[in-house]
Amino acid sequence: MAEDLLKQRRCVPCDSTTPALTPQAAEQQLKRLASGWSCNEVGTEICKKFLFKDFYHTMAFVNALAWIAHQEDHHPDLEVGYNRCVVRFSTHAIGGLSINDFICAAKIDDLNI
Ligand SMILES: C[C@H](O)[C@H](O)[C@H]1CNC2=NC(N)=NC(=O)C2=N1
Repeated sequence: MAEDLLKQRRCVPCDSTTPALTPQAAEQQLKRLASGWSCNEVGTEICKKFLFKDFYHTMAFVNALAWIAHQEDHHPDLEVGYNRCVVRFSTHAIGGLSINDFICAAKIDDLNI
């Protein structure tokens, strides 16, 4: 149900027949995430930059994130540096955003690293 907490939901398999979220629907989902996430102009990707104390904490985050991506079979693009990780989610199968992108984003926000 739409009211359920995103972080408690599981990703659902998508294929090319799954309709992408409209930019308006994506904006609504964006409001349910912690601060820092933004959507690109064309509504096909969400992005957030996470900052950490040092490389150890950055990699702890990346490893925890990788486990979530593996469990959900939904994978972000990452830019990793010494104390930062930029996370981008889009649903490749549809060339846009699906609820899976927001479910994974909410789970990652919940990591608290
Ligand atoms: C077969 C497998 O489930 C698909 O290739 C999954 C894997 N991870 C994925 N990750 C993302 N971000 N989008 C996808 O469409 C996607 N598809």
